[in-house]
Amino acid sequence: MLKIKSKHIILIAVYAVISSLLSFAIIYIINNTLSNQLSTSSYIYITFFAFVIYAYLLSIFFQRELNKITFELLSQLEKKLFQKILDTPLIKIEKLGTQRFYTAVEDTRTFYSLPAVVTAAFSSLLMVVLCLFYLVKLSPVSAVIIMVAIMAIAGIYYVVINSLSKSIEKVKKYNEHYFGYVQDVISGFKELMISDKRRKKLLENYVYENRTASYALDFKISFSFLSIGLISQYGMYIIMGIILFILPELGWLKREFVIPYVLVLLFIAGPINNLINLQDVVTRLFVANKRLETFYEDFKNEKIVNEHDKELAADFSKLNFRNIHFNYKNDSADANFELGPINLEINKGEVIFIVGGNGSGKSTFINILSGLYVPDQGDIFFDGERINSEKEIQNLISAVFTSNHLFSQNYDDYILENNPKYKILLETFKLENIVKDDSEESARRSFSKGQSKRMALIFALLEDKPIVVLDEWAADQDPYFRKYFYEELIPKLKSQGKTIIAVTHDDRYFHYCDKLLKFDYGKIVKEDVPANFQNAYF
Ligand SMILES: Nc1ncnc2c1ncn2[C@@H]1O[C@H](COP(=O)(O)OP(=O)(O)OP(=O)(O)O)[C@@H](O)[C@H]1O
Repeated sequence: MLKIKSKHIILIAVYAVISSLLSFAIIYIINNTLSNQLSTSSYIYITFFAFVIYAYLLSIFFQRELNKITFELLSQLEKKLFQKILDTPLIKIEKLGTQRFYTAVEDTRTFYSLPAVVTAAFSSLLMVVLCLFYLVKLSPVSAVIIMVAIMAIAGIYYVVINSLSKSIEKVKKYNEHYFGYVQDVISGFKELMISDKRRKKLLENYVYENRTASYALDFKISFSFLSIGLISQYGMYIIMGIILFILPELGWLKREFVIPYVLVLLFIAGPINNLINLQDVVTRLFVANKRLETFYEDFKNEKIVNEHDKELAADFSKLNFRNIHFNYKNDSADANFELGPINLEINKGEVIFIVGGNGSGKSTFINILSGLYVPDQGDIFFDGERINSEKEIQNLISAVFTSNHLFSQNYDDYILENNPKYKILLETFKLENIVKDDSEESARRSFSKGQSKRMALIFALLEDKPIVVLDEWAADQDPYFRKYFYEELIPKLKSQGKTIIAVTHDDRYFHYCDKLLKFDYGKIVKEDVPANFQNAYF
């Protein structure tokens, strides 16, 4: 999942080798000076202090580089994650749930510790190997006994950690559900506020239960980690005991080597602990990695569109939908619903109203038309040529959906500041007193539902695309704006050559369109001029 560049691995390896050699040299000098095997000449003093200063400076330099690498890697992963989500088709997001995005963000942050973990592993391993060689040189039998003891401790640790990885995965699953409840609170706050019972049930039956179960498991995991962490610490005391009391007694370690042995072991206790505890972090990293792999697999795009293949056209004369079929293939899909066959021609400058009962397929068709859903069957023709990518029609469309969202930032090309068109639109939509000036900040404040839809339409018109798609835009407007929308705005946009496709239930304004489409059970059951419609719904 995480690609560490080879230059980073080389940097870590070089640091680990130099730093371990320096540390080993320092312990070697201390040890041999203590056991009077080195002369206390000024040469030794200078070498000792030079090594210490050099090791210190090297560490500072390396920590700086390591932080740089960590932030670079993490930002790469985070960017990739956003890219992945934004490349995912709507139908897939609807199926898998947006909370998967939250947990993937959480898993990504686990990788923060990766470079530090790799470095600790490298340096600790080298240090332990060098020191063990030294111990072998002093007494091979004692060194083997100590190695066996260390490996036994590591083995216990390994077995316990492995048995925990399933629990760690389970905790992550709990967190995934937890994020689902977070999403419910964010999106359904009002619905929760209005019902005591609902709030209570969400809290007690779901959030509390989930958190209690998750914390119980988390506690078990942390406690296990803590207890086995202590095994490595107290295990070291036992090894010290063996060196001090047993090995010299048995004659396997000479008395004069006891102090160097203890000193070396004290020195490598930290690195050994590092290596043993590393399994905890590594297990967590593996779990996060596995989940991210599943995430990337689940969110894999079947269709790779090369946006640079073709220059996208900014205008059109005619769009044709031929024999379009679409089926929701997710668990919540209505087994009786299928969109299609849809055969439709849309001409530039046309005003098309889409009508039909609830669940008749109007929004599903709008999603196909806007390129958000890819049809299972059929073809879309753009000025007589079959389209290769939905991006070709998306480039022509600006849309305001039923549940519109005003972004916190301007992600489009238009500029609001000193834009005369924006000023006129604010006045037209009676928002000039609500939006106090032409700054971005003023445009992205809280609005009433109707105002928010008006603001969204202003933004859509500022995009200046040839097709404007509106899904029940007028439904949230007061009578004044509803009238204005049908009687003035639509004819004005039509006179500017815009194509309007609007889902509507406002039958008293139907005569303002050129073509009325009636949907029923996923099909266009009638397509005609409004005058020929007896009843749009039944
Ligand atoms: N994401 C989805 N997954 C599965 N089924 C869906 C999904 N969205 C809609 N449906 C189903 O598809 C059918 C058509 O729904 P659609 O939203 O297109 O109807 P509509 O005509 O826009 O209705 P309304 O007037 O209520 O907005 C319905 O049976 C609906 O339950």
